[in-house]
Amino acid sequence: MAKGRTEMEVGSDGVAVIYVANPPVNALSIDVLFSLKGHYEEALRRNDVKAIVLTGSGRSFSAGLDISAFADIRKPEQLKDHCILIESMTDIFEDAGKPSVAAIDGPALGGGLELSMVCQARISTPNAQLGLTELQFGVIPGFGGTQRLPRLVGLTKALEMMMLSKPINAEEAHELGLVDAVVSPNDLLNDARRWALDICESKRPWVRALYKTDKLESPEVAREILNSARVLSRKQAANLQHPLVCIDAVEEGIVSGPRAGLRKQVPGITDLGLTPRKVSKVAIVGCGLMGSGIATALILSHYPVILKEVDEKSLNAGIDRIKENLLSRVRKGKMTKEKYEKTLSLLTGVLDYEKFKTVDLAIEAVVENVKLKQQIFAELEQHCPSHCILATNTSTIDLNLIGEKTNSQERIVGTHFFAPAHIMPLLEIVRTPRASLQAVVTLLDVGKKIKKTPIVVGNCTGFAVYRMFFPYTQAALLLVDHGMDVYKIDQACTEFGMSIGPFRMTDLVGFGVALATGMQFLENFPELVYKSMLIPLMVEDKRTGEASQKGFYRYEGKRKASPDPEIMNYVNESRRIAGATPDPELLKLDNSAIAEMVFFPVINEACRVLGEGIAFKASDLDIASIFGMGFPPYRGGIMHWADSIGARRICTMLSEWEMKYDQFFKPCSHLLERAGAGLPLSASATMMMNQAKTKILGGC
Ligand SMILES: C[C@@H](O)CC(=O)SCCNC(=O)CCNC(=O)[C@H](O)C(C)(C)COP(=O)(O)OP(=O)(O)OC[C@H]1O[C@@H](n2cnc3c(N)ncnc32)[C@H](O)[C@@H]1OP(=O)(O)O
Repeated sequence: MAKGRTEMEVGSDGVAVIYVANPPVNALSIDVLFSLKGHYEEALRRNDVKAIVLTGSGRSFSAGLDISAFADIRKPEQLKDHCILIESMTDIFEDAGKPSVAAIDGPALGGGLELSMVCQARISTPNAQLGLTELQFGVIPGFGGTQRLPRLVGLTKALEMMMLSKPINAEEAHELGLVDAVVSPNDLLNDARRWALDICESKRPWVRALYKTDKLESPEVAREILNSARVLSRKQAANLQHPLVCIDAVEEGIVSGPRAGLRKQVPGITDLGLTPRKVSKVAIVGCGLMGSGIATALILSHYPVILKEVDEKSLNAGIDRIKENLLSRVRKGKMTKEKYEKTLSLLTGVLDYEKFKTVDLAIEAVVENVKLKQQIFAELEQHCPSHCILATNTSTIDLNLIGEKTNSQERIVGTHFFAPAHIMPLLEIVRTPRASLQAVVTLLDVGKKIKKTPIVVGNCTGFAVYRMFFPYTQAALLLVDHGMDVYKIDQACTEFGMSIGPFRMTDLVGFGVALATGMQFLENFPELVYKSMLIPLMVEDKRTGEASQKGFYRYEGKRKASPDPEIMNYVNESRRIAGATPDPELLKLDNSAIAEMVFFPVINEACRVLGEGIAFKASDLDIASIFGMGFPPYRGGIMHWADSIGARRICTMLSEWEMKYDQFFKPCSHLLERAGAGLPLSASATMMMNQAKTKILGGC
């Protein structure tokens, strides 16, 4: 028998009012939480809903998690449901495409207050009581309160409220900024509806508490406040651990970012207790080189695939590519003819979205055109089931931009494959703060099932691999401007262990891709780009790489590359424009020293990617460097190799080159901090802080 539920009414004003209904105090039972999730998702899907108001039936907003279920929560299987719902609070509610406002009358305590803080605003009556009172029950706020309350009322007040389990009244809450307005009970619902519509119409700010920083003290001051809270907690209840765990969760959010803090409450992505959803059928939009490769990888792992193109000609060309990918395996004896037929039978070519109604994952793999991708995602949202994950294979475009014309940001994820997609092992799973962890866990499962090595990365231009390796070619171009020979640099990099050097690689991918990627990086990271004119000068003369038979090398026949003395005309002009004079010191360098000048900037960018949270672990960057860019495996990956050299030396050399040549070599803060602390580059911010504390406290 269900224990409580939620009810929803959609008004003619386009506001959906969701009531928590579990008398007498609207405790948040599992039934209530799942019902709430369902109503929220319905409100987000409905075209007649512009905004949402969340309130409690009767004279209570919510007294928080159903404490009568607490005994069950200590059983692991119960925790899983709560974990899924905790992730929903953030991913579906706070980051949804429609604003929600909490209308609070009576108690909003524990998870009840946490629920209200997930909304973009809070309106309350003078009768409201607001507090995070969990510690009195021996648990910590588990629905994000450790992250949102400090960002709404400041760290000191938030810790006081949590440590003492002490609610505050509406007036104080309004003064602190925890509620946005205090109104009479008769006006509460209408004022909350109006407020929600005002956010919709940009008349009021769209605030996500999780990402507010204006109330947070500086890390140094915060550290003092947190340590004082620890000292007080130990004095008041020396034997209790959960207050200290609560303080740790608050600190993790301040040091490593609110999502890390949320995970501290509920650690990890894969150990969240989330289980991957079953993916029975996949759709792919676009079957050019990438789309056909992705389709090949999927049908080889027995996934039925719906392949869509714009016309018969393009569709047949794509299917022919897939046939050729499979026939190549038959020719090599890796696949029998029968297996070939059976695998190909999993593929269905279409020219419309009719068959998309039954897919669980849709992957867009069209050209890097923002408007086209936005249109496709709007169509996918319309034709795919509401649970279907909507993925893009983009290699540089911001996922938030791609999903801009949808209300489905929580299920939009990047699946960045590397050409040829059915062969290259790396798969970057790109998540935005809005992407649901459930979608990520499901994609990790699919990635493994199609025999990829998936890594989860954040959303930025180039994601992890291209972002990390962008300086590879940039450094090489800078060295050429300062007098070094193109072919010597390539030779130094192949001796280092790369299969091809930066210039041969640029010929291979083509100068058009190099320039387009360069423009993306120049637009997003202008201070990190070395602006060389060498490639644009060669493009002007129709030298565009291997495809035009002339690039940095000359090509006779199939892929035979020979040095081309003609390029010196372009090199000299590039040096003139750069105003760079050849440096005799550079010409004395041996291949090992040249490789360091090319790869230390790659390490530096890898540290930025780690420091910004685009990659969650240094080991992910090792995998990405080996499987995505061919970094020599025997060196263990870019970060492993860097730690074998030591952050201090890398920093010293980069600083020297920055002074001597260009700010392109400027060491980033992540690298500087670890060099200064003598820690490995994989050291987390908490390790940094603990080491600093040990130094301050004299090693106690
Ligand atoms: C998600 C995580 O962060 C974890 C949490 O949310 S932990 C829960 C935090 N919540 C609280 O600390 C609130 C505890 N409740 C109260 O402070 C008071 O009950 C009240 C202020 C909400 C109401 O007080 P009052 O009007 O005096 O009524 P009673 O205290 O007698 O309570 C009436 C009945 O409701 C039951 N009840 C109260 N809170 C909860 C709850 N969270 N879950 C389940 N049931 C709750 C209470 O036991 C009374 O029931 P009874 O059968 O009538 O005894």
